[in-house]
Amino acid sequence: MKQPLLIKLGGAVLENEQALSNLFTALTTYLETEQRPLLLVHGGGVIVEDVLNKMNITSAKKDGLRITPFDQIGYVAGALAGTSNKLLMAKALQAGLSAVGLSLADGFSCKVTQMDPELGAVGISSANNPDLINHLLAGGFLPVISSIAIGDDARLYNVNADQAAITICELLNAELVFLSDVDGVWDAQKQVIPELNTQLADTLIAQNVIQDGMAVKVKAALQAAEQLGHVMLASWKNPENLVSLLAGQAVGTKVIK
Ligand SMILES: Nc1ncnc2c1ncn2[C@@H]1O[C@H](COP(=O)(O)OP(=O)(O)O)[C@@H](O)[C@H]1O
Ligand SMILES: CC(=O)N[C@@H](CCC(=O)OP(=O)(O)O)C(=O)O
Repeated sequence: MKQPLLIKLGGAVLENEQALSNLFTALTTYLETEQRPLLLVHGGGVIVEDVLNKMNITSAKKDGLRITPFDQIGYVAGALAGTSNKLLMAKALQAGLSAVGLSLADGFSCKVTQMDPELGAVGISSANNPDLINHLLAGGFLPVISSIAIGDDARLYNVNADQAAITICELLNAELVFLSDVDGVWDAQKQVIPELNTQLADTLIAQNVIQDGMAVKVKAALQAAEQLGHVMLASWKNPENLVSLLAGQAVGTKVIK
């Protein structure tokens, strides 16, 4: 089997019907020419916000990670493993892709432990058993994976979707592309940085030029680049760029170790 391609989709795409359709059209075309195993790991922070707002719950983040009290995990799991996952499934199926909706727990794919008691039901995931996902890929299915996990304590955990993506990437040794709502990582002048290494990333994070969710994403990308050599970060707003991006052309930000 060829090296799988893992695309991590930021949740904001779920609020952009046209971008989502364009993305799945581009992916279908890519798969027709490349015939390569493909899987998606997705976020859905915007859907979580929406659900919590409707419940009159104000949600806070610490260092880009959502503080998730255990009595809110049901809403968060519903928003991520439910609504977000099924909205993406719907688009994938509509595009003719044989999608299968999963979470990190299915088939014991990933393990999770509590990250920090202050964050509540926030988990840190680790790779465990690739068999289920490999079976699906070998069968020509498209796994669509949410970042909800189940701990050894049988509790549900909310894992940041960028961190979930690198765990799945480690599990399968997949090539990794992060697609977000921005065209790459910006410098202080909001220009896309073509190539980002650990040293530059540390400096820009310390200067708050890279912050919030992007700081979490860049740290995850650097961790994955340790194993993979590089990780690409681009926008889901230009899915037609995906082919050039995968061919190594200058699109978005290339994160190297
Ligand atoms: N230096 C930066 N470059 C680009 N985006 C940044 C930067 N610092 C902070 N951001 C913010 O990070 C957001 C992307 O992170 P996040 O919302 O977590 O994405 P996703 O939902 O795709 O995982 C951007 O929309 C932007 O507002
Ligand atoms: C712990 C934590 O922060 N979990 C995230 C999971 C979803 C996510 O990461 O979504 P995006 O990729 O769309 O940002 C959250 O609750 O928002």
